[in-house]
Amino acid sequence: MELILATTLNPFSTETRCTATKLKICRSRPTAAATSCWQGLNAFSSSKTGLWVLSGRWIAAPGCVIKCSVFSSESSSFSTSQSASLREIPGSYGLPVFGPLKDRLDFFWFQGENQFYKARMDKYESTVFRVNFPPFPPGFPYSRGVALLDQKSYGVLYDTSKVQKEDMFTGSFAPSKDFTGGYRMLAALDPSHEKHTILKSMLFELLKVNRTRTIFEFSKAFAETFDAVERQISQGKQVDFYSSTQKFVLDFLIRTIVHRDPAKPGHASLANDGPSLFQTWIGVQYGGIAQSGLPHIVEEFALHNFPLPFFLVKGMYGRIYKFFRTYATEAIAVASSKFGLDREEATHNLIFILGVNAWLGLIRLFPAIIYHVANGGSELQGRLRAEVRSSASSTRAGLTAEAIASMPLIRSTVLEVLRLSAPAKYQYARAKTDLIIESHDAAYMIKKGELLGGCLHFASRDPAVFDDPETFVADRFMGEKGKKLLPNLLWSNGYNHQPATAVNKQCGGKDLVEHISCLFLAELFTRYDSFQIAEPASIYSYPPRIKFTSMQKKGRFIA
Ligand code: HEM
Ligand SMILES: CC/C=C\C[C@@H](/C=C/C=C\CCCCCCCC(=O)O)OO
Repeated sequence: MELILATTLNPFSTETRCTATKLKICRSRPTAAATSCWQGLNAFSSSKTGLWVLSGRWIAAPGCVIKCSVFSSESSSFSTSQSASLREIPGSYGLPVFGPLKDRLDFFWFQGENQFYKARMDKYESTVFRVNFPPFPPGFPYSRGVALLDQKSYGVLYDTSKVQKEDMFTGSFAPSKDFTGGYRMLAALDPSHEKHTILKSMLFELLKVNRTRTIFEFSKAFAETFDAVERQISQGKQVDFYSSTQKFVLDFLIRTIVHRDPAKPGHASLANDGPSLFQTWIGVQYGGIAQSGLPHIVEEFALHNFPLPFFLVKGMYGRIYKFFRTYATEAIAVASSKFGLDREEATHNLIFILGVNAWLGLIRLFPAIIYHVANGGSELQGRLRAEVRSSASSTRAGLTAEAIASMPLIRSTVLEVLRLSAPAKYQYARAKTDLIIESHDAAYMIKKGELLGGCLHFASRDPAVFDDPETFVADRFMGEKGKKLLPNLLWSNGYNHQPATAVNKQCGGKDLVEHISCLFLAELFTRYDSFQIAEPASIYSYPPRIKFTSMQKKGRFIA
């Protein structure tokens, strides 16, 4: 008997309680027009109430309609009618060697990453399709999988009861552990792994014990950065903000968590080499998918062909490690004494959390904030300025956490940037078992072990969810209407209305990111009335092209 799986009535729970009005067990394949439905293999009914409890999956003929009121295990009730339609996953991996090679040329040369997925979504008329993901051959293993480009199918990536996340940080290719002291990092651990819970709890503790430093260190690094920006502008220069952001963010993160200025003289000092040391260590480690800023042909042959060996950056990483091992004594002591972590493992994880998880995300986010706010022109900048100055003055204590929390337009603007320009564009996972995923208009069967890859550029622009999805709307996340959209904001590898925890894979810095991004805008409009950037600007190129040309300080024009 061919098993036809239609849909899991309530994909958010493994048990669906359903008072079904129309259920029949079919012993043979129903006719195409049949309205009879096959029920889940594990279904049973309670004769008293006629309540059908389905654990597992419905089995229904295509076109079958199951009408029932469904009580999810979250005890919310809703009425639904499921028109079960199971679709073959469209798309192709192409011929061996030639298929992935063609996709590599499309992805890195002829189409670019966004058009690569858009072209296939249009061709297959589906937001779910088979594709070769990067990195590509010859030196990287085949990365065949299923792309998820809509809000509905994306959720499976977060359901670690259905998917596994070990070594999924960047998809099918995981760099050698040589780059991280021989350890698998937190971000590469499945949440079922005990070490995942320990390391994530360590991070939460470090953020908690250092929370009183956050605003001070951020504001200090902000002031240093924009003093330098103003100096350069007054010399008639345009200021590349992506470049100045790198030192700004690294100084903030390391001063806050390590309690040491990276450039402070000392035998283990990073001097002013921090950004370049981290960029090189990361770029070599993730070369297969890296954007390096090197000439394209050089990047293709030097980085995208084969995984590069750790020895190329051993000396650089050695400097980073020595700095953390020498100066991050309090953080390492917390990891060791409170969480029983080996000091070596804690140090390598601390480097990765601050250098990859935190730094790499923030140095992409802040330029994106500047880009979108600059494009909002004087109208948006005027509204943001008014909100910041009225909130800060009302607390009289300046930019406190309470003042920041009372700036709804600032927060909505940050969330809208995170929607349109999510710095971590891709999330990957592998199916733990055969499972059903659903897009807005069909259900698909995923076989155990298959790679799933979500692309936020499209899921965050899902027209089924967002009005005017391509447009930057600073107010989008304000008020009750904006609150209802939070579950559709996916930048942190989870739903924005839900917290990161030690047992899920949601970004461990989620709250910090939103807080300091609001603080960034608040500092900006406390210090300046407005600012301008050079045209053409771009955040989709690498490096992002965001150059300050002029700033208007309170009553003073800097140009
Ligand atoms: C704009 C900045 C950031 C963005 C866009 C971002 C986004 C993400 C995403 C998408 C993931 C999931 C990766 C995956 O498993 O597929 C993640 C994981 C993680 N992030 Fe962030 N993040 C940012 C900043 C930070 C900061 C500031 C910290 C720490 C202070 C941080 C710590 C982590 C950690 C530890 C993980 C791994 C979580 C786990 O495996 O359970 N991130 N982040
Ligand atoms: C781009 C990093 C954004 C946020 C950091 C976040 C999650 C990241 C997930 C994958 C990024 C993998 C690193 C890719 C490096 C590419 C090298 C380059 O192009 O510079 O964790 O918080």
